[in-house]
Amino acid sequence: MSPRTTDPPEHDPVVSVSGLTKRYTGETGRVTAVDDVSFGIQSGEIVGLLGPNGAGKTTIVKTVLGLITPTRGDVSIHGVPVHEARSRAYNYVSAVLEGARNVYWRLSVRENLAFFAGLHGIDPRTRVDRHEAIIDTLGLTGKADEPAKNLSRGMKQKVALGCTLARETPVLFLDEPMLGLDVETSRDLQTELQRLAHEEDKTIVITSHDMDIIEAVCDRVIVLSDGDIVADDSVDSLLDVFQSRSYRVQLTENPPAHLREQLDTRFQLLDWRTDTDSVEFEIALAGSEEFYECVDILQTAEATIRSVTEIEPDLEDVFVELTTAESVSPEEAES
Ligand SMILES: Nc1ncnc2c1ncn2[C@@H]1O[C@H](COP(=O)(O)OP(=O)(O)OP(=O)(O)O)[C@@H](O)[C@H]1O
Repeated sequence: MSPRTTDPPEHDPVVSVSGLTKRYTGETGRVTAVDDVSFGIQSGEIVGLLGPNGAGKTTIVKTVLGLITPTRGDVSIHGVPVHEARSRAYNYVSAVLEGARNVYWRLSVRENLAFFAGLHGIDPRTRVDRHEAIIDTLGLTGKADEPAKNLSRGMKQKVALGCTLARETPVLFLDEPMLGLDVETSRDLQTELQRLAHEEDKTIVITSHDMDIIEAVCDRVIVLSDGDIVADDSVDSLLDVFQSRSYRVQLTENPPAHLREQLDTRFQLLDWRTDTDSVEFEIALAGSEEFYECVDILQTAEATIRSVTEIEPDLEDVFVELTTAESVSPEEAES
């Protein structure tokens, strides 16, 4: 587990979601978008909210931000119940949501940051260095005095992020924050988000479909599927749980024809490639017993093994396992 998720109970979560349910009535009847979901996020955590399309991520984020009224359940930010005291809760949270690029077109980049800091009761004259650092991190130094309306789409997105950072709220919700950013800016922003969380104790929730970014930036991930949480753990633990479940096996000669079918019937054969005089396949094996059984089958078939390599999973593999119908739960995978 991440050290942040094992904080003692007296450390109340900064974001607290309890028994959250949201049902929509659509054209095709009632849809349960979020089904009795609970989680808490501690100060200084960076949490990735993941799930396939329609899993309920946007509904959760918008409900936590008070933009959607839940059917049932409670949400609080910094102890303030969002749906009873929305404007008070807004003192603690900023968000950059998809499509919402709330910057002032006529103001320059610098003026936008100063303006949004001022809106939040911060005297921008006391934050000049900080704003310059944000502008630098976002790669906007050369455009700092340019009106936002003259910037490219990606740059406008950066300004929106900059304005959010300038508000200096303890909690940030960022929807696909790296989408459309060039590689260098994306890396700088990832480093900055980690610094904000780990040095300034900001709490950051990121939704993204980009697993590499989530794996690189987040301490913890909450994986949703069909409105339910299917995993909530540190990135490291999730990778550990799914460790060594797949192997790449090379055979030096073509084995008997029945071997492929035999392996496919008994195990989960992920890939099979035949060359003129060799075969390479990938296979999922749950635990050492299955591993030895597979080796036995190969030996009985008189296949000559050239190599067996464990395939290191990445977060994307874990995500696919967790959110596909035949998936194995983390508990099952651990056993
Ligand atoms: N306003 C609405 N009316 C009816 N159904 C809705 C509404 N908004 C969302 N839904 C449904 O609720 C479910 C969850 O949607 P939601 O937008 O929260 O998913 P998501 O995880 O954010 O998906 P995506 O990754 O595609 O953005 C989906 O089945 C969706 O069709």
